[in-house]
Amino acid sequence: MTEHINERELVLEILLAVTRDGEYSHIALKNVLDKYQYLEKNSRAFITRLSEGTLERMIELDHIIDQFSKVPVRKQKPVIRNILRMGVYQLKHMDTVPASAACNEAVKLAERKGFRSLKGFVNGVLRNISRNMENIKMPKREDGEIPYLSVSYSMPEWIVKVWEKDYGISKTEEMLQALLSEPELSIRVNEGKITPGDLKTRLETEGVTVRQNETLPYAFFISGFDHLRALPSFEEGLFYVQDESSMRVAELAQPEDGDFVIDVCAAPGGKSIHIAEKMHGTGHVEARDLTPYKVGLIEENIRRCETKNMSAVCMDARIRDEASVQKADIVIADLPCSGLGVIQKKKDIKYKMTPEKQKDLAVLQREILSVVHAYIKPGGTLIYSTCTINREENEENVACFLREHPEFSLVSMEQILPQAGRCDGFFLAKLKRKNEQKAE
Ligand SMILES: C[S@@+](CC[C@H](N)C(=O)[O-])C[C@H]1O[C@@H](n2cnc3c(N)ncnc32)[C@H](O)[C@@H]1O
Repeated sequence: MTEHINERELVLEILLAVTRDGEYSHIALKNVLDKYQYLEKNSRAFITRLSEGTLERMIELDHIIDQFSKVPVRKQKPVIRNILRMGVYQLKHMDTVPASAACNEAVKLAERKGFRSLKGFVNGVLRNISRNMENIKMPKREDGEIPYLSVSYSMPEWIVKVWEKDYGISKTEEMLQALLSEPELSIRVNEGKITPGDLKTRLETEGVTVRQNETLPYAFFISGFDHLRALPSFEEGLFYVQDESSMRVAELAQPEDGDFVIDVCAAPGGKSIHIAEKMHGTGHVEARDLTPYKVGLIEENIRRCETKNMSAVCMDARIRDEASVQKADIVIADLPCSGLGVIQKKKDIKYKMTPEKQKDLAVLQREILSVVHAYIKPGGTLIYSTCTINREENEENVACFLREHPEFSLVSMEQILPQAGRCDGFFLAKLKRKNEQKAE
């Protein structure tokens, strides 16, 4: 049938793409799984678990390797440090893998990758760790909460510090725990095409395990299938993969039939499609994004879900669009953000974000809000949302906007913290433009 595929070699490919070449982890994993679609379900599960787990626990793994290696992780060659990381992950976190297999396969992989001379080094470090698993020194809480939490939960110290300042130590630790738990795949029923009951039956006939979301009647958690694109119900657009917290945007916006809605940063389009569905095929949602590629993603979803009352437009949200001034009943500003609420799904975000990038994003968010609020009619609604949990990008931006725009009032504001396995960390604010109005 096919050539023999070495699963660990594919994991190494993913780790190098992410840590050396700057690829996003979910994309690197998807690329490999798409390329080797014919792999058995258990091989795909092994590749997913080992690559995601290694990325997720990288700070802890590096801390362990540094105790047993003369060459610190940061000075090792990328191939070697990633072989060691995945080796230690198997030793520490995968009970189903015998220690001998984790060590032997790492050594063979180093040789296959052209590092014959480092076989002994890889072997020595991993076997030493394996023998001393019970004696590994971890930072002690009493020596400092921040380094303790950072290593124990593999979260960069600067993020732990920001959360500690915003939420205190005990909430921060709860968050860190939740972000390491296994996420469930959440879906929203395309009610324009099928009822929740019929979709449940349909999915079950396709071999999928379906669990009702307790708060939203049109949402389920699904599991037990191999890959999404192989499900006919997905290809037919009967559902959309979307987190519960993202579904709250349309719930909060409360669109009415016939409304005109502008979503200024819409790709790949999940929230726009949900709002269009809630308007029962009436009115219109204009879903904008910055690049033709992103607009293409929205168009693909419009086609798959057969959404009639929606269009995708290429537009830079930082540039004022005169034609839209005071035209929209609702503006959705689900803006680019540091994404720290979705670390459970995008394992590498925490390493790629920096305090400087986060500050730049907060400035960009304020810039976009200062432009797009003008599109809202008197009495109309602005929804500002992010998938992050930093006050600077969330509450502080809302406060700044309200100071600069007294013609708006705050209806509600909610910071959703990531709760184990249920939903992403997310922020939503609803603002209303007052009815009496000066010209813009
Ligand atoms: C958080 S995502 C939006 C997710 C989307 N609302 C959904 O539910 O599928 C932010 C989006 O903002 C877009 N973006 C970034 N800068 C932009 C700009 N200046 N103008 C318009 N869109 C922009 C990004 O391309 C990205 O797709």
